[in-house]
Amino acid sequence: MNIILLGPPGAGKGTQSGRLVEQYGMRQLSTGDMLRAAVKAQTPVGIKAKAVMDRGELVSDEIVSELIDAELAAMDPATGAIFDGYPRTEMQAQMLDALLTKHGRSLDYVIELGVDEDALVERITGRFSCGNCGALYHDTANPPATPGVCDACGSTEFKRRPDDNEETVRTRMQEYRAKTAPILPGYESRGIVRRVDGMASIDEVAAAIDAILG
Ligand SMILES: Nc1ncnc2c1ncn2[C@@H]1O[C@H](COP(=O)(O)OP(=O)(O)O)[C@@H](O)[C@H]1O
Repeated sequence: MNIILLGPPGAGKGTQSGRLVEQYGMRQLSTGDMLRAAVKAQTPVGIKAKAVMDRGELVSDEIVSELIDAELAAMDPATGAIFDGYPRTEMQAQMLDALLTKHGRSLDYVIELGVDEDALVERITGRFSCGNCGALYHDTANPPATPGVCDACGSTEFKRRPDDNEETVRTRMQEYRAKTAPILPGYESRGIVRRVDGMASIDEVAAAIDAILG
């Protein structure tokens, strides 16, 4: 099973991917995570991408597609892929089709998480993660049970993404509307788009996705 999770920043793609990985042993291919790892490791790609990401703009189609290609090449063909944050442009959608063919895969579903923009800004500016295990939290929606201590691993180190400020979030939303939303009709004509209400609770969204995946 290979699926794309599509939706604006903050729609819950990362949260749902994490759950699908645990529940079904699928593999999350998040270009955002790959780019942040490259920035941290100060690779040539990371150095080039950092300023673009900090502005909330899109990194080049070639760079992200190469990252996806390398991950698919290293994966067991039997393991399902969740594309999270990729493709984000018409060109990336075409490149993904070519990559799937190259790696003997096909696309089962494009799951679109629908959300309200003002809620997204609140979600994103309030979110943070454990610096040790990556568990995701939110200031008001799901803070750690003991303030300052990670529920999952007990670490007391937390971090926020540098691009999770209101100004950058607005740019990321514009990029989504202008460049990413237009890839949906192509998938719609293939009959593989399924819509889920991303404003529902995490568990309700999870149940809706499970129903689609069967
Ligand atoms: N497929 C992609 N194409 C171009 N840029 C990307 C892509 N994936 C991630 N990026 C870059 O990384 C940033 C963070 O992406 P991501 O982690 O998916 O966050 P979000 O969906 O919350 O905006 C984006 O704003 C963009 O600069």
